[in-house]
Amino acid sequence: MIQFDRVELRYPGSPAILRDVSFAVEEGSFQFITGASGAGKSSLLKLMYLGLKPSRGRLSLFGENAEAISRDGIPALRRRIGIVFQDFRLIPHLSALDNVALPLRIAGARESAIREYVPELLEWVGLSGHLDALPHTLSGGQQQRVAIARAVIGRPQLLLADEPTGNVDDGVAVRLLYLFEELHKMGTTVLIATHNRALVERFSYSCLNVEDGRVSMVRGPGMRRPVPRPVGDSPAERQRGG
Ligand SMILES: Nc1ncnc2c1ncn2[C@@H]1O[C@H](COP(=O)(O)OP(=O)(O)OP(=O)(O)O)[C@@H](O)[C@H]1O
Repeated sequence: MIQFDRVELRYPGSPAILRDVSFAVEEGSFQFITGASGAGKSSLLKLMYLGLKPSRGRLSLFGENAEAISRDGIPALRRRIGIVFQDFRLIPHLSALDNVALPLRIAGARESAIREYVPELLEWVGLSGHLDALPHTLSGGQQQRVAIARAVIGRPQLLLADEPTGNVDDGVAVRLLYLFEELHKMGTTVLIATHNRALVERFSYSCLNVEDGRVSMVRGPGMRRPVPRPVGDSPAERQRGG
């Protein structure tokens, strides 16, 4: 699904952040991206959603060479990707509900479906009392959960999440990981950049570790240890069933 082949990334006037990086992300995989602050995790994700171009080397996404994708082709490609930005990037004049509904509206979903699924998902992430809230009236952790709901609502082929649990407590972080797992079970390839060692250990997926400009794969045991499931089925499960 994603292939890096001898990729280098250099910001103007700086030494290379990533050097000679080669790896592949298989379709249907679930991986963490780990590494110290400033190691290059966000930069790696930006390359993956074509927010940055490699300074050298070749990157392909969904089987297409990134260099061959025209500017006009990028929006269509991004519609296949759910992105949780580190700084959320919610639309300030839209309510939580309308922010989350946006990808569905862009995809031409029926308003009746939007009215059914969006409140359900916001309830699942603990925001049922905030459907009409504007982003600036929400806490950082609440805004982060709106951003996550917006990224997953359209069941993207690929989910790229940059520190998606950075602003929430441990219990909520685990619950959000369950949501990513539900999406993964429906076929989404999931990549999550995180500092949260406890979460990485608890969920035991493989890691792409970024260190000294290099990316190495640290294998997890394959399947995570069994952990309790959230009460009831998730909106994602019900969406699949219905
Ligand atoms: N737009 C930019 N221009 C110049 N340098 C940048 C830019 N963005 C990031 N960098 C530098 O690239 C390096 C990697 O940054 P990046 O944000 O990718 O790291 P990170 O691992 O995601 O860090 P964190 O965990 O703190 O979010 C850092 O040294 C940072 O200062």
